[in-house]
Amino acid sequence: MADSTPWSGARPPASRLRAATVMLGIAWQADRRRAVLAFGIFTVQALVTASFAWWLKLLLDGLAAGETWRVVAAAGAVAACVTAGTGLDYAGSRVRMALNERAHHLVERQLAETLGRTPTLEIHETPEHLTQLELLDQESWEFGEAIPSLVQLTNTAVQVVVTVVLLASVHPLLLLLPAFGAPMLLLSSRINGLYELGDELAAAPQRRANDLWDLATLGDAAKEVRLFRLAPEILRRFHEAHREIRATHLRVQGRGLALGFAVRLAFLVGYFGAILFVVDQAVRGRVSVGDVVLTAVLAGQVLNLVDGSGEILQWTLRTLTAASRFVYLNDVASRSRATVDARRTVPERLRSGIVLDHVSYRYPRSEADALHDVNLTLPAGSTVAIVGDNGAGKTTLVKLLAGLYQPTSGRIMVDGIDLATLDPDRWRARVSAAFQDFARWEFTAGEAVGIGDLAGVDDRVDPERVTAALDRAGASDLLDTLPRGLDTQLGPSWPGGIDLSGGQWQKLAIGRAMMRTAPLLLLLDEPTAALDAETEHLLFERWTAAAAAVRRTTGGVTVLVSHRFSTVRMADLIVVLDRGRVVEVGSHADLVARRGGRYAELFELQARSYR
Ligand SMILES: Nc1ncnc2c1ncn2[C@@H]1O[C@H](COP(=O)(O)OP(=O)(O)OP(=O)(O)O)[C@@H](O)[C@H]1O
Repeated sequence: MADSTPWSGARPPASRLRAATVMLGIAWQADRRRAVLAFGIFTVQALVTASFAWWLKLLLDGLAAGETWRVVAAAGAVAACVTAGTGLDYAGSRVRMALNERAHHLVERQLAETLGRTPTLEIHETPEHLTQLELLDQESWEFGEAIPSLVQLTNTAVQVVVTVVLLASVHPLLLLLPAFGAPMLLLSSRINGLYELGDELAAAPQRRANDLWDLATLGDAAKEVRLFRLAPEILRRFHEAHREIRATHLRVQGRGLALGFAVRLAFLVGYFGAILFVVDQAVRGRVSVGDVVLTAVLAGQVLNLVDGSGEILQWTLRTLTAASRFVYLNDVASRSRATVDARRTVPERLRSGIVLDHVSYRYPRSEADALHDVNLTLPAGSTVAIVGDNGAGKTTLVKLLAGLYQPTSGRIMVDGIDLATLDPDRWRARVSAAFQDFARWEFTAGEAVGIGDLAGVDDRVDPERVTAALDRAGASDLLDTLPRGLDTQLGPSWPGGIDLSGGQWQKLAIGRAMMRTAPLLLLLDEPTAALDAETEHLLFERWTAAAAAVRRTTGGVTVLVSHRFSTVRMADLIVVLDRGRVVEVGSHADLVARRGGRYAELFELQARSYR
């Protein structure tokens, strides 16, 4: 659980002042007209509420004095207050809802942009960042509360002043009444801190519960859940996670509840004390009946005000915390671009190649390097195969080359330029990749391939380029099996959508990687694992032949990760990784000839199993 508690609930992840500015900016940007309307409505509402008790007192005093004109005027004002109060309440809640919805959508859009702008996978793989992201996801609708909260906070202050003046007009001692509410206000931030702490401590079991819910309800794991009869086990773990969430909330927030109850009790003592005092004054003939009613109504309002202010303060603080998470994630996104040097440009073509210079990489919170002191040269125009046991660091190396991670130490040089200084978007525009754990884009088949290179075609998919990419991927046969060709909707959960086999999905992923015809770097990280060895061999042969001419002009490097030596042996250079270190580098012939070498051993093992 420790991994989900990067800071105590009392300290937000980014400064509250910055968060407040950002939050107000978003709420204002989301809907200016409603923001102004909310300000007007809540201000008038505060004035109406504050003056109600005064009109009531005038009404009663007028009745006691038998002054008809005063009674009629005051009764009219009381009726107007009640009518306006109801109307403003309704209008206020509508405006608030609309404002909330718009601000919520704007925050979600900006958050998605922030994540999309983050070049590395750091946000998704660092528990601290993940916790912020998940909590913000739950809290993003609170941004809409920014303007109403601020307006209400100001209006509450106005209302407090009016109430204090009116109370003092009855008897100065009544000014003690608001003092009984002070503990409630003072402790509200502490109580709020306890609620936030509860949310954060419960973030890890909450994530577990969400994962289990997905496993139990989504199609991804449906086969295994049924086959291994895992439903009861998932349910048991789900219950356990929820028990942990409840216990955490109870443990932390229980203290908040007790505190809240105690401060309310303290206020009630003051409330009844004030009523008894003013009734006593009336019995002695020192104040009027109107004053007694004025005090009773005002005392009730003070409770509402204190309670309301505490609540608004709490909401404002919660909203501020949500905003500070937003600022924090934006900072993480900006930090991951901190090394970029705008003056550097990605070379048009590679002349010397890509050099890894003492590169090490350690995953966040990991205790060992996934890659350690890697020194490698990937010559321009070459095809390089990376081999090694499971967990050797092959995918990590591929992700580093794609710029999805930044080396913990060392540098990756692209024709002598440090990759960390290149604009990640520009570098990505010249990189193409297909991964083993590719995404299944449930778009039309044409879109699922075409998104591999939207640039230059006005973000629209060009059927001719898609067909050519599928041809390069050796996946043209797939088109014949799709009922509406490239227009076929993928994904059985969509109307008219169809599902594909694992191999067919994989062919689309390779097609996507083939959309860019002249990348400086093509990364193929076991993209053919779902295909048979022969198809993989043919595919690689076809790609190598098709790309040879292009590579001669662009100097592009192809990096292939595969466990199949029939494919690997075609590469110009083979890199053998073992537990994060490069242990051998050379051509197939060189490495096989090395007696006792790791490659020779692995090759012999696989060859034997085919004999
Ligand atoms: N996101 C991650 N967080 C922490 N550790 C990770 C992460 N991804 C991989 N690792 C660790 O880094 C090491 C290298 O993993 P990597 O995926 O690069 O291996 P690989 O050679 O590609 O393995 P495989 O052949 O099974 O795909 C492994 O010890 C793995 O446990």
